[in-house]
Amino acid sequence: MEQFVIKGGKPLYGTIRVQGAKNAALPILAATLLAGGFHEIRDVPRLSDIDVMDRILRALGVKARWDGNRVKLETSTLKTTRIPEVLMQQMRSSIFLMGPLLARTGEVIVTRPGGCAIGARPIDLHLKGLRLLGAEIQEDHGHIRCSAGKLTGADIHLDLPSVGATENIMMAAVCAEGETVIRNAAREPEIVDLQRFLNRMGADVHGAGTDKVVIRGVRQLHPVSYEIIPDRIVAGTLAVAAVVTGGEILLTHVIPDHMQSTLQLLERAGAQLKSEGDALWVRGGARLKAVGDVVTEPYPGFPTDMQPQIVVLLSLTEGKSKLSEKIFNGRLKHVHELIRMGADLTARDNQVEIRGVPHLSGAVVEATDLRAGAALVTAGLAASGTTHVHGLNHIDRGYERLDATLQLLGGQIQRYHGKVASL
Ligand SMILES: CC(=O)N[C@H]1[C@@H](OP(=O)(O)OP(=O)(O)OC[C@H]2O[C@@H](n3ccc(=O)[nH]c3=O)[C@H](O)[C@@H]2O)O[C@H](CO)[C@@H](O)[C@@H]1O
Ligand SMILES: C=C(OP(=O)(O)O)C(=O)O
Repeated sequence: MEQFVIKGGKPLYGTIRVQGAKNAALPILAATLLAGGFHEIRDVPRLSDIDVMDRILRALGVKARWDGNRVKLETSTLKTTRIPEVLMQQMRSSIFLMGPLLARTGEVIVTRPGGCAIGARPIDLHLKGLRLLGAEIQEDHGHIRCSAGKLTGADIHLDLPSVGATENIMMAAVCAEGETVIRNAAREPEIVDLQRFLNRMGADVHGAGTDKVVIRGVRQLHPVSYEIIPDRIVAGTLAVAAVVTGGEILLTHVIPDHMQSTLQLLERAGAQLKSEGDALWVRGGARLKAVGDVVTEPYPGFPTDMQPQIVVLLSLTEGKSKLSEKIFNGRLKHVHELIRMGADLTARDNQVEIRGVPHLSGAVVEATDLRAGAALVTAGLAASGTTHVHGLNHIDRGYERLDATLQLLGGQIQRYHGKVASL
């Protein structure tokens, strides 16, 4: 089993170009299936979730050729609409194949998707949207068969603003007959990126970024060359790491506008920030201040994907804060691990009470999900002594060579296979 060994207490300094966004790349790679031909997608982060998407596309018959962060996909060779169960269960984003395959071929066979253990993650809204577009859905022994002779535009109200359901319905509806309206749609920047990608392919979608997305069905789409937006959560994670270590970093290839709620929170805690164009300068410094209540919300509110990292930062402030996780009902597993590192936290009913401490200390900890892992690495960088972070498979889902990135900033972090001599 792999682990990170981190010698903490060293401020991060330097410049990093932020990777492309996982949560934009995954639906866009799935959406390439909508048009047969040669696509080129650039700035795709090399992550294990992207590898799974690559394996699914290949299993469907797509030919993929990688060159660094660029992939060329030949999608006219599609040969099946059944996604292998073993791949389906490796990540949540396998569900993104449903909309495009249904739109292109009129059929898709999947199982329920896997993903990090951060709470119940049903797919009822995805299925509701596809049914309203005219799909017939049968579930039998865990297999979901979705078919439609013809998809027809519909008025779809989402009971809650699900990012994935908004995207899946957008992809299913681009070639449906007539107009589809998604109401109470999620507004995340990655949905705007998907809209831009679909429109480049010849679709007619507008409203992404608001709570009403309108899709007018078109007859045909064509393949394109496209660049993925920067990852606002990776940028936020690195910003928090700089602040808690008392360092100073420059992030390039960021869209600060996508990070407003995170940046406001960092400023309230006492970090110094400056943004210009696609660059963001971040400096930690004097003792950080508590910020009161933080609540995770759909965009543009404070993102759940930054919640564990912010718990680390708030653990190191002077005073008390309270964090409420409102998106997922099981996303506080890092709290127990942070307590082992000396944080003074009490978790109950998806809420954490945080009493700031002057410092954390190294411990052996386990990443139970992607952002919990990022938070533990961040804590390890700030802590005195040595931290061992296990469960790197979760971290590798979302961060492209996180150890190498942090080393470039002067972080003392090494990846080891197998056992390592004790602290
Ligand atoms: C690949 C990707 O983009 N992942 C992001 C996406 O996940 P994902 O798209 O899975 O998250 P959703 O926005 O769908 O989930 C939000 C809430 O809606 C619930 N829900 C969702 C779908 C459904 O059919 N029924 C239902 O009840 C979920 O359980 C959750 O409580 O948005 C999340 C919320 O910002 C982020 O944490 C993930 O990083
Ligand atoms: C929960 C996350 O991703 P996914 O939806 O892919 O599980 C995340 O990126 O933090």
